[in-house]
Amino acid sequence: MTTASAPPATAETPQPPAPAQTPEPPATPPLRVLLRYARPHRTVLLATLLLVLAASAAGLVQPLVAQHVLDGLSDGRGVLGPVLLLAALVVLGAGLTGLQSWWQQRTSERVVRQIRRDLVFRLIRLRVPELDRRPPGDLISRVTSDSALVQNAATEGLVMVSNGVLSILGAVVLMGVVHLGLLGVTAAVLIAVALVMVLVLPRIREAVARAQESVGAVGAALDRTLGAARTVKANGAEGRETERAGDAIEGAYRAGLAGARYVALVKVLSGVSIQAAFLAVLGVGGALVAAGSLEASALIAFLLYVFYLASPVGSLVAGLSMLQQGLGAVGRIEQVKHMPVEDDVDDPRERLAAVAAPGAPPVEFRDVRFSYPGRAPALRGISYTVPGGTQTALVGLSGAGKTTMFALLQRFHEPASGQIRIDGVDIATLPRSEVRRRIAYVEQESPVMAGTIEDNLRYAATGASDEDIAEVLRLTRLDTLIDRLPDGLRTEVGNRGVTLSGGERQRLAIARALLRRPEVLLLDEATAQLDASNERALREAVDQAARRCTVILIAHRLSTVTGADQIVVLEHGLVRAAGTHAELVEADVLYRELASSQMLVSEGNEDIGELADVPR
Ligand SMILES: Nc1ncnc2c1ncn2[C@@H]1O[C@H](COP(=O)(O)OP(=O)(O)OP(=O)(O)O)[C@@H](O)[C@H]1O
Repeated sequence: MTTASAPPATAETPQPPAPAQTPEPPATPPLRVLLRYARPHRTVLLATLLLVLAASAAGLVQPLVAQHVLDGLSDGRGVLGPVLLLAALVVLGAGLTGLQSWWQQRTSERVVRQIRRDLVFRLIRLRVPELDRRPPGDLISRVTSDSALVQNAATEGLVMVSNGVLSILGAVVLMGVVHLGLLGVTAAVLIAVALVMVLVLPRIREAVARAQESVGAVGAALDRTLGAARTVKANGAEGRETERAGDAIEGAYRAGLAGARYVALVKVLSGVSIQAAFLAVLGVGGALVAAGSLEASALIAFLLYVFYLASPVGSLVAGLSMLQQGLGAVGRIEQVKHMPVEDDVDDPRERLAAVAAPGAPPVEFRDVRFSYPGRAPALRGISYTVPGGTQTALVGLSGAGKTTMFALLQRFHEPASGQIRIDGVDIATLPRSEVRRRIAYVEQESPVMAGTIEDNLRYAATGASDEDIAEVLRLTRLDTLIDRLPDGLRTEVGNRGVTLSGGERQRLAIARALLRRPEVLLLDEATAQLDASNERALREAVDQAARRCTVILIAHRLSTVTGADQIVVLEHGLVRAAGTHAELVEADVLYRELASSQMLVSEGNEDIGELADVPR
């Protein structure tokens, strides 16, 4: 059985299911995407950069002032002024560093907040076929894990790179002032090393992208396992599931190690570049001094600058590594931005339980055809009408297309051809929010969400009054259950409502649906056998619902539908027969077989004459 809440890919996206581990390349270059995240914070990031520069300037001045203090002490001069200045510089330097750290962290938190908000906004609106082919755990890891990598790259990484570049430029200017020739030697060494880095840095990005895909696979494996925890335990499959998650964890580990190796290599290169530049300058400069064309003091000054370069080069390299890590994760975030979403689902109307009785419109299927990608047609030209305010039951063997019809009615998928009309209007012409506002849907499996009973009831009718709630509880015979529970409406129902019985879950879902006062109620009856009292309560709840709206019910037990106004018998994606229970027992062989196998027809009726005029 496939539930309509989780159907597969549609005709809209005819591609075969693609593993989420192979993201398509993002349309926008990753660096541009990264800068886009940073852009709204550019003023603060610039201020942060200035603070970094000011703090290092304050640090640079300190040795000079300290020297002044020492000179003053040895000369017996007053040193109060320089000491105060030194103390002020120390406090200023520390204060600027603290301020810079706070601004940077705050900005990075804001960046990740925005990324996560954007992602959640889109993920919740993803089209059903897209949701069906992506493991939820992988999608979740994009919000939790990938966003964190981008967060650091878009703030700290950018500031470090800018700081490194500016400081290197400043040093280069001063080195040029000291000696242009030696600057040329330094530049030649640095450029050679930079070229090697250009080759290595993208490897970091690739390794991070691989690691993040593995992290997504860990999420997907865990989601699969925890989502079916009882099945896993019942089948003693803990070991196999641990292994499955372990493979993904191992993948993340290996990719992480590869990334770490490249980061280490880049660090080695940056250290070596400074040493190499130092030796080259020493060699060339020493020769120049020996030849008398360069002052020894100029060579010493130049060498000091070469050493000074170590810090900004280190900052540049660390910043570039961080940027590469962010760029490795950007792809998976951008991929979500390119997944198709439903852009007509946001309904600004306040969710109140309707006061006036709603209409109960007719629902009509007109020659509806639909295929899941790569599969034989699921619906092969379905036509029938559910008169307004009546109760219609869909019956048929497994796979006949009943759940698919519910999915199309709610526009989870679009028909390949034909029309579905509510109140004479083709639902394809209405926004999804409008279609879904008029319909309430009670799923077969897990129709209840984690939270309290009250949360579940108010889920789609936040403004419902206590009287409204009492009424729907009474209609669904849940009032006695609530009275027995110590916490009443505040009782937690557990993950997917596991603390309630199957029948109670369905009735709670029907109560929630009734509270919304829908025009059309779709009910996928639980297949699990219900005890007699639960089944009676469920049937009464459906009958009550049918007084207020048009009800379409997928029935797995014919006993629940014998009183329906109309029963539609489906077979292989076609309507085979339609009528009341009594008419169908007379006229349709399949229905009669179904009915007799479920002991609704006495043995004596089994050989009712051959089927004559069954619509096909
Ligand atoms: N997600 C999917 N991807 C591909 N084929 C699907 C998908 N869901 C259903 N189908 C196929 O479409 C056909 C109709 O399925 P559907 O779930 O609508 O049947 P059903 O009448 O509701 O069956 P059941 O009574 O067992 O729930 C079946 O052949 C089924 O295998």
